[in-house]
Amino acid sequence: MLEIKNLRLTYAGADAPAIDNLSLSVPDGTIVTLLGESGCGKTSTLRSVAGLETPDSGEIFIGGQAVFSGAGAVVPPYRRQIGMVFQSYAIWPHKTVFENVAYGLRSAKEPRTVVVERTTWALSTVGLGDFAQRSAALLSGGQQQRVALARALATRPRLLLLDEPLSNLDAKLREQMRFELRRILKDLGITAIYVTHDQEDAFVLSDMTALMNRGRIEQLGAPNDIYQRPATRFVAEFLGQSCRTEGVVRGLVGDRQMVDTPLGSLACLSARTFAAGDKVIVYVRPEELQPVEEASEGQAVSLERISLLGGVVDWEGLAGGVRLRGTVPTGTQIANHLVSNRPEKLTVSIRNARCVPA
Ligand SMILES: Nc1ncnc2c1ncn2[C@@H]1O[C@H](COP(=O)(O)OP(=O)(O)OP(=O)(O)O)[C@@H](O)[C@H]1O
Repeated sequence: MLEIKNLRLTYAGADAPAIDNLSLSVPDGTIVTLLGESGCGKTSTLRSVAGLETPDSGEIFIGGQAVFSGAGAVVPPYRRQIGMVFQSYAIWPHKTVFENVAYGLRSAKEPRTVVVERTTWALSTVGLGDFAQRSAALLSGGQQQRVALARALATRPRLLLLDEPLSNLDAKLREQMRFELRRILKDLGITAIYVTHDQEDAFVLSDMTALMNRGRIEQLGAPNDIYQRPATRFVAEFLGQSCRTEGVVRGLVGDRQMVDTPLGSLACLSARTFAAGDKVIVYVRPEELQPVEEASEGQAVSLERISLLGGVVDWEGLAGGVRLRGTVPTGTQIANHLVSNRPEKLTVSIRNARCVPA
């Protein structure tokens, strides 16, 4: 278990803290991603956990042990039992794959038999069992990434920290490695923090995602929860494209907030319950707009643009003064109608919207 409490870190000369009163609990065996734009404090948080930065205040506990406390306790990095994997793999090209992975164990002065046993285990865990004696210079990008992971796993860390480890891989390999990495970490029951600016990395890999903004966590939750029920404007706008409008809460029906908007009364998912009369910002995602045949069942949209993108036909238009953008799967009747007839009007029903405090 990793526990971060009220962590604050301000770099010398900076106007604002890089980490601003951040608290986070990571239960054993859980993969948490820190997701956010460049400069939001992800790497600073990771480096503080590793002991590579000294925060101004707060506390960090690993497995119940205080490894940092503003009050004085500081455990040096090499005694925190942490494994790290970075974007740059730091592979020695002139050494063999085995020697690259064995490095951490040799530095820790582990006996020879332990070095051989753990290195062999780590290489087979990442699928490089047959590559032990190969020169590291002859590995592909994906294989180098596995070596870096094996090196971190070989020391049997109680916590694994990964900083954008897939960002140097091409798109296809990256997609494959996400699944693979998750499978390995889950099979081993490893507790991990994964830093990324890529929403897909975060969603595929993690049990919990912490979306960060300006050194703080805006929202922490299972990927599906934060996608379905964003808590703030920042979260709603970070997670994909949406159309935005304003509304006033009318009440609650089941687990949906009914909100009066220029697009009519919409059923909204939300992270919290609002009171009738509360002002909210309402977001509508493209996939939530369903074209319908009956004008009485939906909103009339004046279409401005229809584009065939490949798997989807993407359209944009105005309804009730609100700009809407939606997609329909290519090849469906409605998609064929849109691209062949280029209609000026479309009627759409809005399945779910999302609302956050205004
Ligand atoms: N060594 C440093 N000295 C001064 N300022 C720093 C230092 N490292 C980071 N910062 C600043 O602290 C803030 C947070 O940086 P951090 O690297 O933690 O963000 P990040 O979310 O990991 O971004 P990226 O994805 O670009 O690595 C940024 O404003 C950055 O410019």
